[in-house]
Amino acid sequence: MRLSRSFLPTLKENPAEAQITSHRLMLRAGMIRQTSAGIYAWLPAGLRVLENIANIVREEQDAAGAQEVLMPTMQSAELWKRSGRYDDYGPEMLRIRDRHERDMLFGPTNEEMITDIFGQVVKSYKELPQVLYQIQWKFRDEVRPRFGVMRGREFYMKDGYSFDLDTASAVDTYRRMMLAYLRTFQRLGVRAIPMRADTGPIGGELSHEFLILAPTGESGVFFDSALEDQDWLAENVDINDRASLEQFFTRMTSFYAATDEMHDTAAWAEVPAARQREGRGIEVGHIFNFGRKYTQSMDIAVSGPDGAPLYPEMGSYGIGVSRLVAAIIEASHDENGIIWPESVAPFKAVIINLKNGDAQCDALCEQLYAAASRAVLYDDRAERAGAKFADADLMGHPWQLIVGPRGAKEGKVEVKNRRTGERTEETLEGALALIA
Ligand SMILES: Nc1ncnc2c1ncn2[C@@H]1O[C@H](COS(=O)(=O)NC(=O)[C@@H](N)CS)[C@@H](O)[C@H]1O
Repeated sequence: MRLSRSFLPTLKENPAEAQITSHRLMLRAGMIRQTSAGIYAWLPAGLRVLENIANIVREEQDAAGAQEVLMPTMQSAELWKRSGRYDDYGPEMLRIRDRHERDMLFGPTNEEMITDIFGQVVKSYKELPQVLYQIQWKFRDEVRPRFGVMRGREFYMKDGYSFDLDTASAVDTYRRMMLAYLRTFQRLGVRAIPMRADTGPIGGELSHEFLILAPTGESGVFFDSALEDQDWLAENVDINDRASLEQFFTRMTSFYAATDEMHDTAAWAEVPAARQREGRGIEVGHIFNFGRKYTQSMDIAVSGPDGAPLYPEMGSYGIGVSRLVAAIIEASHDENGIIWPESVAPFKAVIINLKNGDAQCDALCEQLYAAASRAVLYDDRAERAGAKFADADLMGHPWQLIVGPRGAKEGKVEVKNRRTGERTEETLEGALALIA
C-alpha cells in the first residue's frame, strides 16, 4: 500500500476524549473512528490487525478440533425465553421489535442459539463431542462504554460452545481449550495469565479468565511469575488423551494465579517471595464449564447409550478479538507509539523514502516495494524525514526500511527494528530477507 494514496489518517495530537494509551494510539495511528458511543468503524490498518488476530484464533480453534460456524447477530427473544435468561439479562441486552411486532434482540452471546441449532442436528450420544465456534460481532449496551474498543458496545468476539457426553469428557474439552487459549495468546505476542474466575450470568462452577498485564487493566491480579516463563507452544500434550490433558492442567494450575475477587492469602504465602507478582490485568478471554444449564432448561437431549434421553454437558469459550487489539497495544508500546508483535502487525514493514524525486532513491524504493508482500507500506509522501520517522514509530511497524541518497548509490538500505531500535545496513536482498 502506498501511503500517499491510502486511507490511513494519522493524527499528530492526542484526541482529548482518549484516556488510555491504546485508545489514543488507535485514533492517532488511523486505525479506528468512533461512529457512536462504544461503536467504532475499523479503518484499513485497524481492520488488518483485527483479521490477523482472528486468523490466529481460528487456527488454534481448528487445531483443537473445534468447527467454525457463523450465527446471525439478530436473535429471536423466544430462544431466550426458553432458557429463562430473557428477563435476567438486564439492560445490556438491546431489544428490538421487527415490522411484525416480533420481539428480537442483538445477540450479546449465543448459548441459547447454538444449543437450539445443536438440538436440531445431533440425535445420538455417538455424535458427541461437538465443539462449535464463531467469530462474530456482539452487542452489549454497556452503561459506560469507555477506553475505545476496550469496553465497547458492539464488539468482535470468538465464542465457542462444547457439547459432551458426561462431566469427565466436558472437563477434557475444557482442558483442551485451556491449552488452545494459552497457545493462541502466546502466538499473538502477549502473555495472558489464566486465572480461576467467577461465572457471572453465564453460570456453572468451573471458569478461568485470561488476563494480559497492563497498568490500565480493570482487574487486580496476583500470580506466580513462573507462569510467565512457560512456553505453551512447546508443551507436549496429546490433546486426545485424558491422562495427558490432566497432567498439563494439573501442572498449569499448580502455579498460583487469581484476580483480587478470588485471591487466597494462605495459598499466596506458599509462593516464593521472589516469584510473587501483583499487578493489573485486562480480561481478553473467559472460559466456562456449566454442565447441563442450557440443555436442560431448553430440553435439548440426545438418545443415550441405554436409549434414554441424555442431556449433554456444555462449556463456552470466549475471546475478545476487538478488545485484544487494544490490549496488545497496552502491553506493547513506548513513548513514540505502538510496537506491533510481527504476528498481528497491519504491515510487516514500512519503506521510507528520504528523498522523493531523487532517481536512485525512488528506483530502490520501487524495487523494494515491487518485491515485498501485500503487508508492506511504502511511505512515498512528499514529507520531510522527521515526519516519516514519527509516523513509522507511531504506527508501530516491526521493521523500517530506510532509503536515503547516500545508501541508494551503493544499493544499500538502512533497516531499523522498531522493538529493539537496532539499525543495520543491508543490501536489497538482505532487507527483503529480514521482512519475509
Ligand atoms: N464490552 C466489551 N467490549 C469488548 N470486549 C468485550 C466486552 N465484553 C466482553 N468482551 C470480551 O469478550 C470475552 C468473552 O465475553 S464473556 O462474557 O466473558 N463470555 C461470553 O460471552 C461467552 N458466551 C463466551 S462463548 C471477554 O473475555 C472479553 O475479552
